[in-house]
Amino acid sequence: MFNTIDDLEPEQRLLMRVDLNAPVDDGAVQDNRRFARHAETIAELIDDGHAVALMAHQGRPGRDTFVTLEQHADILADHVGEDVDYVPSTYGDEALDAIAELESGDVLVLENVRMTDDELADRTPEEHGESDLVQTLAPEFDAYVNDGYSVAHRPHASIVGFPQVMDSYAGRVMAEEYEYNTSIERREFDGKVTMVLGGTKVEDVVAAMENLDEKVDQFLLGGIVGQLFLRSEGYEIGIDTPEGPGLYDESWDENEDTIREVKERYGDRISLPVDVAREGEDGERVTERVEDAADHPDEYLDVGEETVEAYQPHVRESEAVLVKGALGVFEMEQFSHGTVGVLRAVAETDCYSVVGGGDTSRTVTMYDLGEENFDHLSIAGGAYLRALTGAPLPAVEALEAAAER
Ligand SMILES: Nc1ncnc2c1ncn2[C@@H]1O[C@H](COP(=O)(O)OP(=O)(O)OP(=O)(O)O)[C@@H](O)[C@H]1O
Ligand SMILES: O=C(O)[C@H](O)COP(=O)(O)O
Repeated sequence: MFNTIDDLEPEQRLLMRVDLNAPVDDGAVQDNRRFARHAETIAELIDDGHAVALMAHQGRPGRDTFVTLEQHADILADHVGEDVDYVPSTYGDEALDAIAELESGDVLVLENVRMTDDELADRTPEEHGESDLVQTLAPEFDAYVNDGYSVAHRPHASIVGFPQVMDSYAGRVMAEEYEYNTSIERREFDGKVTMVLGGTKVEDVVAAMENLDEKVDQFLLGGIVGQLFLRSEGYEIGIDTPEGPGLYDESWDENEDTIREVKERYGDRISLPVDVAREGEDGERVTERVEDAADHPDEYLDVGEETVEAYQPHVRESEAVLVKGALGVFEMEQFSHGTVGVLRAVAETDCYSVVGGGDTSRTVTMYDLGEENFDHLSIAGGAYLRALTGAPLPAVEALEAAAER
């Protein structure tokens, strides 16, 4: 087991990994549940007299969502209720100067850690521990805290490197989400288990589906995930999003093979959209059958009404419903119908229910579906999927290894 922040000595200088990865709309970073959850851990730490420097990422190199963390510091400050400083450097001189000035109760956000070469380098945890990023920052702090459960599935330097060389602890979010999500994997259900899968991270979703044969009886697909499955059946539909470029173009052949294998294996246990919705000329919602999608293949932002009606009975007859990813762009009200329609059915059904995904879990509060109607809202997407399949999480393995040293 790993150590947690309950095991920390008082008034330490802490280097903490959090996950503030959020949607970016025309350059404006959007608040999501992750800020509020991490703010609770941060508030607790500064109340205890610690000084905290935060490492986090935003987007992936080359994407529109790959921006600095300046706005994240402001959003976080609102949630913590205290000043949160930002420095436009991760481990350069400017960052080291700002770190040197940190005093008890201070919070500092370091620059997007994916803007360093070391973060995403293909290395073992031990090699990450020897990187410039780790070797430069580690001596400036007493301990490392990882609160980023939702990025725990990525074996990156800020996640697996620091525990190689520092005393390391799990934050509240890390510990709570780990405990809850791991417990889902061990649960036995008497009746039907349905999984609603959508969103844009098709590779994460398909990889998880390959390992959920025993656990899930019915898969209901939507979002970009659903569109790529439809494309593999010959429908002209689908688009590359900032989170998944290449899926539709250069790596399509490879993806198509994997999708076909999954479809062959599950057959009727996979439900696909029969209709989809796009924006009409006057901004109105236009719903079309998937057979008619070829004229506007890259414009569909939601599943259609008939699809929702076909999905709802599956939910109502289920003992457990596990959701990951949105069925449409729920951030725009006219394209929230699919996600909200299915989630409302989950809320009204007396089933065990979990909604995962940093963005998707926000739908519940955004559309007043009642947090109390769901057993667990996870701010994690990929890590939650991995936990469901029983796969290990590199962040947790690194924290456990550090605790044993
Ligand atoms: N048809 C679509 N076109 C574009 N984006 C879509 C479509 N359907 C769903 N989405 C987007 O999917 C996102 C949510 O799902 P996704 O799995 O990508 O993220 P998540 O819930 O935050 O999970 P994670 O934590 O893994 O990032 C929403 O922001 C939504 O706008
Ligand atoms: O939003 C997420 O799911 C995590 O922050 C991981 O981001 P990534 O999929 O870009 O690694």
